[in-house]
Amino acid sequence: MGCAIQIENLRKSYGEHLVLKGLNLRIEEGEIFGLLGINGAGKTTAFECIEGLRKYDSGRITVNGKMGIQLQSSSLPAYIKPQEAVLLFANWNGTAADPSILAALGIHELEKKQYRELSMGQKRRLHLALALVGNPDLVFLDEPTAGLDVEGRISLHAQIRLLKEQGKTILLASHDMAEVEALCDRIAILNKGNLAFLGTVDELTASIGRRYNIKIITKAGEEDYAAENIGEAMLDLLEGYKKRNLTVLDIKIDRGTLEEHFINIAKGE
Ligand SMILES: Nc1ncnc2c1ncn2[C@@H]1O[C@H](COP(=O)(O)OP(=O)(O)OP(=O)(O)O)[C@@H](O)[C@H]1O
Repeated sequence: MGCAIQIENLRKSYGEHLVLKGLNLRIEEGEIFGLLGINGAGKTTAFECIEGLRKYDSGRITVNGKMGIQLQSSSLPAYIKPQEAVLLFANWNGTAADPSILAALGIHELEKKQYRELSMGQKRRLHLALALVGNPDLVFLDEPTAGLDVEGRISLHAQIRLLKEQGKTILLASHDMAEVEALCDRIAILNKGNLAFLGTVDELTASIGRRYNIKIITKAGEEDYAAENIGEAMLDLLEGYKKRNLTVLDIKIDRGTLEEHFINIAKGE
């Protein structure tokens, strides 16, 4: 596997505000790489520096391959039809739009509509299609499923997996851990301009250990507990309730979400 993107010591500030404090990252060809961080962590800034859309103070960025970019928010003329937009972008790229991409994204179904009439999900699908028109090697997706309903997210996730199968490298900026867990081979978490974590989702989980949240309901009310070892914890808890002569009416157990762990790392706690 070759290197798709190499970032060395990237620094970027807006006036006095230093947003990226010497970022180092290597993204491999063919992987889905997630860049995570809370609002304002610098994900979009990092993307824009890599994409060549934003000047940076110092450092070095090497990109191997052609880029296709879906910006966090973008707009098209209100009256343009999806097919026309695709043709326009294909012309700019000097390529013919790949009909299989358009079919997979359902762009043909939208042929009678104008841009202003599209739903949020339809707009996102169209913007993804436009990012793919030039047949890029690297695809940048900045919060691609923000604001989409469950069906829209599932369908867009399937498209993103398909792009990986086609051998493309995908960079995804997100603060949605569930999305990242479902899609990404590796993730980086940005915190205050530095890398707080770099590795796979499994490594992230293993590094923190997953806790169980336990809620026990009795006539006297509800009590919450947290435990690493669910078996031992349940035996102890039930023994305790028995001793207190309290009848357990219900037990709810869930695993501490990756989201909670992510927030702890992303906020540096
Ligand atoms: N054009 C700009 N001028 C000045 N400050 C900016 C500019 N763009 C971003 N910033 C600031 O830089 C920091 C990082 O912003 P950025 O948009 O890169 O974060 P992000 O991680 O993508 O956030 P979000 O999840 O909200 O999209 C924020 O504090 C933001 O206010």
